[in-house]
Amino acid sequence: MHEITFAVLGTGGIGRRALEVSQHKAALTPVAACDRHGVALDADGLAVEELLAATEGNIDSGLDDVATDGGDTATSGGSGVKQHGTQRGVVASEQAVATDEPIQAIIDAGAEIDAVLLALPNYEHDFIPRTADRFIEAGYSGVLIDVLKRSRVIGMLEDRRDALEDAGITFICGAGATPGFLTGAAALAAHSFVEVESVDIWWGVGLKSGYEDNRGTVREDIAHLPGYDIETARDLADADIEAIIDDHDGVLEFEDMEHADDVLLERAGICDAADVTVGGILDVRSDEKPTTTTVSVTGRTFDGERATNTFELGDETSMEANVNGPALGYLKAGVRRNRNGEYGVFGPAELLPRF
Ligand SMILES: NC(=O)c1ccc[n+]([C@@H]2O[C@H](COP(=O)([O-])OP(=O)(O)OC[C@H]3O[C@@H](n4cnc5c(N)ncnc54)[C@H](O)[C@@H]3O)[C@@H](O)[C@H]2O)c1
Repeated sequence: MHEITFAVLGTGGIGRRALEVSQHKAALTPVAACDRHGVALDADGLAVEELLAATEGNIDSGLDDVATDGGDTATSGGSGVKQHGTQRGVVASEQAVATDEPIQAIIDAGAEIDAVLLALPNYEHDFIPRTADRFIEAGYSGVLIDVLKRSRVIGMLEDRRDALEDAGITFICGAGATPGFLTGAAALAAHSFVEVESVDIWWGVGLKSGYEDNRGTVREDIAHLPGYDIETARDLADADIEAIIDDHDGVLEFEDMEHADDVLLERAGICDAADVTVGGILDVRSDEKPTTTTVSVTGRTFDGERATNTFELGDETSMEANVNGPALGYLKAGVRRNRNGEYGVFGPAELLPRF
């Protein structure tokens, strides 16, 4: 495959690891990365080690200015920044410059970029769709790929299908672990069957690095707890988040989550969204998974048998590995489609054998 240049929007817990994992994948050159307050651009390829070292223990979670407008401030909420040293986030890298318009800087360099991975927090459901609008309006034609979680956002992207097609953009949505990797696993497992009864996704994540290094992930997961939603979770102070974690002794359990695996499997014709359930356990104080991540697909074969196919992740595999390996794999699949002139919106299950 020809070399692929790509950008990462958001260099938090996920985005930093995307840059790192890309060094282990063939044909991927990161040429741009930004966070809330800075951007690094180099058409010849970023020096990933320097950028990772500069942002180690120094993630700018962009939480200091609360979202009110449609611009780059849209993912803010809360109050904290994890900072060691005088510069916070990407700006601490010698390759970066400070800017209030980091996403715009990457849009402006779009002609040099084959694919853009959106590893941004989603404290507003339409933030990713609105970011897509900005790329469309600027005449970008390449791949956009996100690792968003919520089912309702897929419809917002679907509403933009025509505009994405006209622009020549291939948008890959929900391409992290769940949705993403596990949606793809379910889609493959379904192929034993002519009729799928249920898909049950049960995930376990151990995050010893805790809330500080994974602010977007943990805050958005808290929005799934009873009594919370994305608005209330967005407005929690960091101390409130720490208190919720303390109340649960570091272990948060989730049931019936709004994860887009459901609509993505329905879009691919595998089952009804209502037949998909997602839940899991997050341990913020241990790297060991509190439970094994398992996908169970129950269905009926053409010759009348009823069975359950299961797919398990090794307990040693980290959340970062299971988000970024698939995300970069789907990114490459997206670039192949884009170069073949296939534009529009694609979910992970649509990039596999069709049901
Ligand atoms: N699908 C999955 O399996 C999966 C798994 C884990 C995380 N995620 C998602 O990944 C996303 C990122 O999570 P995280 O833990 O890395 O978050 P984080 O808070 O650690 O990092 C977010 C990054 O985005 C940057 N940012 C925020 N607003 C910005 C803006 N307006 N412009 C430019 N940069 C901006 C921040 O500066 C920071 O670098 C979350 O939405 C999370 O839900 C998905």
